[in-house]
Amino acid sequence: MPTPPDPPIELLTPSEMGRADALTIAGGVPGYALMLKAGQNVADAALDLLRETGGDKIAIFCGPGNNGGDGYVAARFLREAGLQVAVGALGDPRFLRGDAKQAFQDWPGETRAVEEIDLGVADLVIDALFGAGFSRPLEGRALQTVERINAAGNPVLAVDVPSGVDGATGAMGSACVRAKKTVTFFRQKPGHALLPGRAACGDVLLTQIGIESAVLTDIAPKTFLNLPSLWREHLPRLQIEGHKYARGHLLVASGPMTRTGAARLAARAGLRAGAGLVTLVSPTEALAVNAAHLTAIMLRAADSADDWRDLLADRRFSVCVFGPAFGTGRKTVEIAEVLLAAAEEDRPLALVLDADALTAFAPDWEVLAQRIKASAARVVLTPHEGEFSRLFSKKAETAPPVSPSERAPSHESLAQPADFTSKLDRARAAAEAVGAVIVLKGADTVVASPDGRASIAANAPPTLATAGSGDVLAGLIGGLLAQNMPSFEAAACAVWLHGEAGNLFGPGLIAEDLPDLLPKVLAGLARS
Ligand SMILES: NC(=O)C1=CN([C@@H]2O[C@H](COP(=O)(O)OP(=O)(O)OC[C@H]3O[C@@H](n4cnc5c(N)ncnc54)[C@H](O)[C@@H]3O)[C@@H](O)[C@H]2O)[C@@H](O)CC1
Ligand SMILES: [K+]
Repeated sequence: MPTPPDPPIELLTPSEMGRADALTIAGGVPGYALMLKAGQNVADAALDLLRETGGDKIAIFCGPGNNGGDGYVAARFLREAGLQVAVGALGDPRFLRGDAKQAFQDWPGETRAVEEIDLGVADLVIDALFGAGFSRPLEGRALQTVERINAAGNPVLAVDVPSGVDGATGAMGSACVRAKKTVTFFRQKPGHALLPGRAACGDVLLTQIGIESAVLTDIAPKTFLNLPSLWREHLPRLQIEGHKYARGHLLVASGPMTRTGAARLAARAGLRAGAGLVTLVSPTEALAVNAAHLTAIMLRAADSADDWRDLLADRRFSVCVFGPAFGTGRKTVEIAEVLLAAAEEDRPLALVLDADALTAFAPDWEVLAQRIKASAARVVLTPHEGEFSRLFSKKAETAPPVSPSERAPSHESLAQPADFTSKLDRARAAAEAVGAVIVLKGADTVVASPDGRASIAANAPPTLATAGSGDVLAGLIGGLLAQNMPSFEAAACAVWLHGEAGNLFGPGLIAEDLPDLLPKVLAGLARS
């Protein structure tokens, strides 16, 4: 069976969405026509949900802006469809303006205060309190209403975004509605893909309301869902007349005797991703351990920065994954500097700096940035939140924004980074400041390019949070870079492949399983 095509991948911030709206209205479509279609789509989604759960009583909570307007329109359609609809307004609806005012006036039923809505009898709740215009943490009546909806536990359909979630960042302040489903319009927002917003949305249903895709030419969005249509056209293609050197020669640096596994995981992933040749570069003391575990992967010895300089004199080595379990001492910085210096105009070299290679520079990210900017190498950095915090903890004029809570990462801050600077913004700022592609890992991995583009992945299962999983990802990126895939696309593609491999395996996954799932994932990709 053919795989369905990707949904639209552009993610629009609320202000970009406002422009899409304004451009459409300027083109002759009345704003109220957009709202009518949005409300109709909400009503349709509500009817679908009720078919699943049963019942005919709907409580609709309408806020003071156009999100509330969508709620009044949906209320009218649902009442016309024969359902029992109770509408609660937050704020006096007589103060509504514009299209929302019109929608309220066209609602023929009664409107009560939110506190008067009996949730005990509702089969479905529609949350039309705040959408794209949500601008500050909930408090007072708004907060109480959201808490009451969550405590009641009815299935909730959210309009545009669950109230309390910031559509631009996925952050929530004091609280947010927990929805079963979220109906949104024209294009998704970053807040639908970034945590914790994504988790609050439930299933996201993207619907169309009469805004033409042509408005995107004007808006030029730079944030995308990480789906194959983002990078498919850059996927390496095997040539019949090709030889293995055409698919690149990937080096992976091994740690000392007791820490060699990470590099072997990365090396195997690189080979599975399609690198023509892979060589593990091992300290002499660990050669025997590595040799005992390797077959298709070759092995070379290097102990010092000078050894690495000699090794890199062979210009066929085109990519290096450096850092996993390597150690964080001075030698790590020296070798990273040798790698960065080895690239020249006529000697292309791509580097994936991961794990200890990042920590070794911390907190002097500016030193790393200088070396990268002076280098001809293509560079991808793959920090998880803890590594990112360590590397960028030092304040500087041009420092990427890192929140105080991240400077001393705790278990909580790793699980849920501070919300006042979004993961998207931090990855973007870091990519620009360092001049490298940044892969900020997690359940909503962001890949950011120095040119401003960014992708957000939503396909990673929680089983990927397992020892060695990041090493596999670094190897996948290396394998794709070896085949000359552009850096941003290679990193995004690797993140997606990694997620899909995790999904394919299911429970009980360990990192060793991931590389060997690649053939199946790649075959599925070729069919889609
Ligand atoms: N293309 C578009 O932009 C369309 C937008 N539509 C709807 O319009 C919505 C956006 O409408 P608005 O821009 O009016 O914004 P909202 O309706 O999301 O909210 C704005 C109102 O909420 C208040 N507010 C924001 N945060 C608050 C908080 N924490 N506590 C208390 N009050 C708060 C603001 O002061 C303002 O009165 C979208 O989410 C969508 O549902 C649709 O009608 C169709 C087309
Ligand atoms: K909402």
